[in-house]
Amino acid sequence: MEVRVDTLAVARGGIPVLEGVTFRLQPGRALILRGPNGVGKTTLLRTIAGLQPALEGRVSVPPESMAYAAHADGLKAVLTVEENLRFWAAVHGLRDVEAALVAMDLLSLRDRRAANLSAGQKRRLGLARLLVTGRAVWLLDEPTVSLDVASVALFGAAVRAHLAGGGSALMATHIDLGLAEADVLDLEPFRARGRVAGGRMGAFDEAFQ
Ligand SMILES: Nc1ncnc2c1ncn2[C@@H]1O[C@H](COP(=O)(O)OP(=O)(O)OP(=O)(O)O)[C@@H](O)[C@H]1O
Repeated sequence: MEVRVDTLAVARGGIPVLEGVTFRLQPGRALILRGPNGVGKTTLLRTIAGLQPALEGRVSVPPESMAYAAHADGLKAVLTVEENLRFWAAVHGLRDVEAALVAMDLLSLRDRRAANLSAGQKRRLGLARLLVTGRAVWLLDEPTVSLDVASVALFGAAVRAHLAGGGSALMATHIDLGLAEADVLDLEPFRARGRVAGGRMGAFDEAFQ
């Protein structure tokens, strides 16, 4: 499924952050969002994921075709590693969690509660969650935070396998995952100028803090 984003304008806290964002992302490709801290990478990903409304423009892909890995890992602390994955697999109508456990090197941790994982292990589990969604378009916000070098390589391999299977990935990352299939989109030219968004948008944003 091709992702088409056209003249998208996004806001945070009622203030426009980016405008005119337009790109295409083909199956089998990755697009890396670049730009300094605060330029609006997270805001753009949240908007494309359908977690907040756009000020203008459109996204061609329905939210149910996308899997979003945010800063938080979204884990259930009292469930084990395997139970967490089984929960998410069930939500998405899938059964097999073994491949995800193997891909993110979680086999030896499968019976440990998520609460008792290290930060990097939690992140590995949070990313393994992507693999049990069966969704084509991955949206990744700084996916490699807390990961050591070996885990970054594992995750890079998981993304490559996803792309090879016809999926795509849109990601904000400062780390080079070594993806030959990746293009880069610099957000600097899309910085919004002036204009304050309506009150409704501001109130909506606050509800999501
Ligand atoms: N809760 C909030 N309320 C108001 N403004 C916010 C809020 N969170 C972030 N912002 C502002 O929105 C802008 C975009 O933030 P965003 O998190 O999308 O940037 P980013 O490019 O992802 O940054 P980073 O690289 O630091 O993660 C920033 O200028 C930031 O200060």
